[in-house]
Formats: sequence, structure tokens, C-alpha cells
Amino acid sequence: MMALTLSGVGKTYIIENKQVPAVSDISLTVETGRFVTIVGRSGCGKTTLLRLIAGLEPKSCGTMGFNPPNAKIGLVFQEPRLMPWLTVENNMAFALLQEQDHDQVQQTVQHYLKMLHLEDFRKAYPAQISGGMAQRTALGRALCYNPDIILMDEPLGALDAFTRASLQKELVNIFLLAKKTILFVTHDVDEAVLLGQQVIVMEGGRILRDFSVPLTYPRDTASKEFYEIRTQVLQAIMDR
Ligand SMILES: Nc1ncnc2c1ncn2[C@@H]1O[C@H](COP(=O)(O)OP(=O)(O)OP(=O)(O)O)[C@@H](O)[C@H]1O
Repeated sequence: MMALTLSGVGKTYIIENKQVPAVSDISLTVETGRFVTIVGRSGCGKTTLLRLIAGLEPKSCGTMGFNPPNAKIGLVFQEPRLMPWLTVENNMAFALLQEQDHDQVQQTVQHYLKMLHLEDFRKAYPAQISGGMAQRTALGRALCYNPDIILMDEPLGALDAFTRASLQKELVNIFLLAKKTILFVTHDVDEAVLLGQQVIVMEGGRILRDFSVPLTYPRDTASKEFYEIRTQVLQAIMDR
């Protein structure tokens, strides 16, 4: 089953009366429950593509279909964007504030606090936790919303190398447990191949290559198979 189908999608900005194409002719299908990574040089259109899918920007052309048609979309950005006046657990519950069933909300938050190893920090405020914990809270907030698709824009980009490596592992575990469709933008080729079952390489606003990564999780970055795919992805980007 397809979660997302894009056909001929493009976005052109008008800057000082000049047309600036940010993404062009994007055709893409994403299967439900798949972890897809989008990788490419800075400025190749990754963020614009995510913003179009999220509905944060109107597309200039093409068609976009979701399954279910009213798919809920969760977003995680490079910065956690937490509410400083809310605790970790209340930040996670943020999208559920309108829900009437408070016991159900508590259960959902508890479930993801546990999955994200944040139980001991549930009462802490964003200023009292590390960058890695803040980003886990942002991920928890997206998961509590129970989205059909999670869009992640360089969510680990601002973290130190150690925190980043441990969150990459955690993200794979969460993906295996939560079984969500994930689109994850990065400009780190290793990260793209470590996480993605499908790696989409973008260049100049277009999809250059679409790699399938037939490796099981957790992946071994030192293995020959990993190295071979990583090299192919890197070459696709560098050969341009
Ligand atoms: N709001 C905007 N107005 C005008 N041009 C824009 C806007 N947003 C993006 N662009 C242009 O569209 C192109 C793609 O930008 P985008 O941010 O999508 O790339 P990216 O691959 O996500 O880059 P990075 O990895 O640096 O975040 C760039 O040339 C950028 O200058």
C-alpha cells in the first residue's frame, strides 16, 4: 500500500520578478511503513520538498496523493521547537490538548515517554534538559499525535556526534516499534544509508537516484554491504 504518491510536483519561487525553481518534476511513491531518507547537497530542495508534502507551502504544479486521503502528518525539525513553559510530558501531549479522554492522553504520553527513555525527565522543562533529550521530546510530540507520516528535517543535525549516533540507533528502534512511514532529510550520506530502506538522492531540485537499501536493522557501518551502498550514494552526489 502506498502512503504517498507525488507526480510531477514542482515549486517555483518568484524573487525580484525572476522565477527560481526550488524543486522540479518530483515523482515519487512511498510505501506505507517505510523509512525513506532524502539526501543531497545544501540547496538541492530537500526542505522545500518536505514543506510541500507537509502542506506548509503550496506547490506550483503536479499532483500529490495521500493514503488515507486525510493522512495526519507529524513534523520534526532540526531545532526541537518546544514550548519553554511546558514540561517534557506536556510538550509531548501538546497536540492532544483538545482531547477529552485524559486517561487515554496520559497513556499515550506514558507509552512514548518510556519508548524514548524520558520517564525520569517528564517533569523537567526544556531549559533543564540536553539537546538530545529535547529532540527526543520533539519526536515524542510527533508520535503522540499518532501521525500516518512523520516528516523529519535534519532532526539530528544540531547534535554532537555521540548523541547523534545514539539517537540514530534509537530512531531505528522507534521505527521498528512504532511502524510509521518516515521521510527523513539529511545531508549526511552515512546517516541516510544507516536509516533508510529507500534513499532518495536529490540534486538541483530534482530526484537524481532512488536507491533501495536491502540491509536489515540494525546496520553495521563497517560491513562490506553497507560500504558498497554508501559508496554508490556518495558517487551519485559527487559525480554531478
Ligand atoms: N521561501 C523561499 N523563497 C525563495 N527561495 C527559496 C525559499 N525557500 C527555499 N528557496 C530556494 O530553493 C532552493 C532549495 O532550498 P531548500 O531549502 O529546499 O534546500 P535544502 O536542500 O533543504 O538545503 P539545506 O540542506 O541547506 O537545508 C534554494 O535555492 C533556496 O534558496
